[in-house]
Amino acid sequence: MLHAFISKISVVNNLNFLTHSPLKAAPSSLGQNYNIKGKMSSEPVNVNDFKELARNALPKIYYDYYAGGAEDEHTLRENIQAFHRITIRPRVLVDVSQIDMSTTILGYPISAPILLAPTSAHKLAIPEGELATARAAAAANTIMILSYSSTCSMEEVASSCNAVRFFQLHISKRRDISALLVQRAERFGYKAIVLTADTPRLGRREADIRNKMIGFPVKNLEGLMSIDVESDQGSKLEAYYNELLDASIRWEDIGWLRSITNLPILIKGILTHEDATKAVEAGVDGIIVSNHGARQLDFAPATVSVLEEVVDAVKGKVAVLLDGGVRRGTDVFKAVALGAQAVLIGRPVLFGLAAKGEGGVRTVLEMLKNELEISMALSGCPCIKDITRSHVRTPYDKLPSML
Ligand SMILES: Cc1cc2nc3c(=O)[nH]c(=O)nc-3n(C[C@H](O)[C@H](O)[C@H](O)COP(=O)(O)O)c2cc1C
Ligand SMILES: CCCCC(=O)C(=O)O
Repeated sequence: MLHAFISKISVVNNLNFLTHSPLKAAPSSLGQNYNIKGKMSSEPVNVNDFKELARNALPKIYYDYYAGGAEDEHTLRENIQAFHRITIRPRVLVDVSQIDMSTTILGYPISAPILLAPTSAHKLAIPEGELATARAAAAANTIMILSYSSTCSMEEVASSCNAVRFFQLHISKRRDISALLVQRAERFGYKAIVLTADTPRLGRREADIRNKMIGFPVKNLEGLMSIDVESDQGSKLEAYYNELLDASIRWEDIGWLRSITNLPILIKGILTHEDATKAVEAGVDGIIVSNHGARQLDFAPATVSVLEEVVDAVKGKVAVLLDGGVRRGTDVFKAVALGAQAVLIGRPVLFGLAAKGEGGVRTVLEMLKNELEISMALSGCPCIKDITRSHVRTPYDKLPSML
């Protein structure tokens, strides 16, 4: 007893130096991370820290492509701020000595409800590109959705790791080539097709227009088609995709996709209850509430602000996932409370990859998982299924006193 008392005192005494520490004078701006001399440390402590590291690591043209959104970037800011307007209603005196974040998506077990969104061109971040990302997904025991516009082929990614992988599809003007890609995905063990529905043409990303963003080779199309874009003006990427993509695709085309594959189909880019209902009627297996990371239609709503509208329309018939602005474990918690089975992260993966390669992506996933774990513990939710609607308050909820 006496021994314990003495050792406590000595711990306190050891901390005495802090009163004279340079830390007292260190700046304390939010989101920045200072070492004992008041200098910013390069070791990230949260996902947001990776953004700055990526900005330092990348040529401006690539950083702007990854980070940017459409036009005024109103939706880009809103995707994040809408999460900030939701508060958590914690419950206490629940046994949270064991926290289980595991869940399943389309029957596939994952360690936490956090997937890797499809994002193009990982080789702009590091030479290994999507191979490094896929290994990080496997290490975190989660699902990677490989982009149609990846810079490693779907075969290379399939042979480099045993993560559960889905393949994201755009329907291009060459319908035969789209069909071929689906068949290749099926053959190489991709477990679902994620049809992106919000990109009949590319949104206006003004940074890319100013920077004259280059086109990058879409590896999955190598040997199948090439598109030469004759333009010195604006974003070459925009010109390329506007040539490639079929802007005439309609709901009926889900039937076509269904007819050529046995894989489950998720539709990505749904933001209204009207389209959620149509998607269920069209026979999809899941919906991803997404505004494409605010890169398509500016002034589209923040995804988390329309999640509940979609969840209510779907009535539990198919899985609902969400992406856009997820940067904290509490964001994951909020999305799950509002009815998402899981979230996807886009830019945090790219920033992690650019800053620290495969290890950076691993760290990003670990950080979000650690934050989710503590959010669950401090909210009285030992398992994912314990996170309910009553654990959050949104700006649209009436205060109890007004009921
Ligand atoms: C650089 C970049 C490339 C992207 N490429 C694709 C893509 O090829 N296909 C697709 O469906 N979505 C693409 N997206 C959108 C993401 O899948 C996802 O919807 C978005 O990034 C989520 O928002 P977040 O970045 O705030 O997490 C891309 C997003 C970024 C930032
Ligand atoms: C069809 C566009 C491919 C890349 C992409 O989705 C993006 O840059 O947001």
